[in-house]
Amino acid sequence: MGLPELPIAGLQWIEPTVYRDERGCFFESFNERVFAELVGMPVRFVQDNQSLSRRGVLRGLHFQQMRPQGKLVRVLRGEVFDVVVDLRAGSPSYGQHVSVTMSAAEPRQLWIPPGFAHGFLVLSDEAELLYKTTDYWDPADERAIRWNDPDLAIAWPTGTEPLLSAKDRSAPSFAQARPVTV
Ligand SMILES: Cc1cn([C@H]2C[C@H](O)[C@@H](COP(=O)(O)OP(=O)(O)O[C@H]3O[C@H](C)C(=O)[C@H](O)[C@H]3O)O2)c(=O)[nH]c1=O
Repeated sequence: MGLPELPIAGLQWIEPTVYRDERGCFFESFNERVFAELVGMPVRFVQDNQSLSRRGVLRGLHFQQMRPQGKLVRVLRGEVFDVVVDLRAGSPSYGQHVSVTMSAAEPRQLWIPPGFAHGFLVLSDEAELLYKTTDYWDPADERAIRWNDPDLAIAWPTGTEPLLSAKDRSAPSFAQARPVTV
């Protein structure tokens, strides 16, 4: 079965080669040269983030306005419903989103170029994410969009209210977001 569609320009799956033997498996989880060839340009990562969340947690939708972060996302444990929203100034897909399920069972990684809002909902008992970013976190530059914004109409696979941070519970609407210059 092929990889899930990523119908917004710039988004890309990075799929490492997995070497399996009787001991288990090995794969290069990141190789700068391979990554640059796949995305067609050199990319410098300056920060690794790791988060552990339990079932029903929804983190997001977050982005940075003046120092947008590209993110290379992978799931170390569990399964998540991952969502990105195109906020790039001038993008023909501005305001459109892509949602994909990602799990530790499939070691593919999602490259999200700068200019997207990002969030995920945990589908397993626990989920651990590790993602590299192309710029530093700047709390003064952080912005959020509420997860259930009607204009975005993201079909989160959750029947109940997700577990949100106070920040995310009071996040602004998509209409209040400003395009991100990248
Ligand atoms: C993002 C970040 C946070 N923090 C501190 C700030 C808080 O004291 C604590 C938790 O932060 P927050 O609740 O914003 O964490 P998440 O809700 O997981 O935020 C992330 O959620 C979505 C999915 C993302 O893609 C972003 O990387 C990021 O915004 O870590 C740091 O020290 N460095 C950081 O880079």
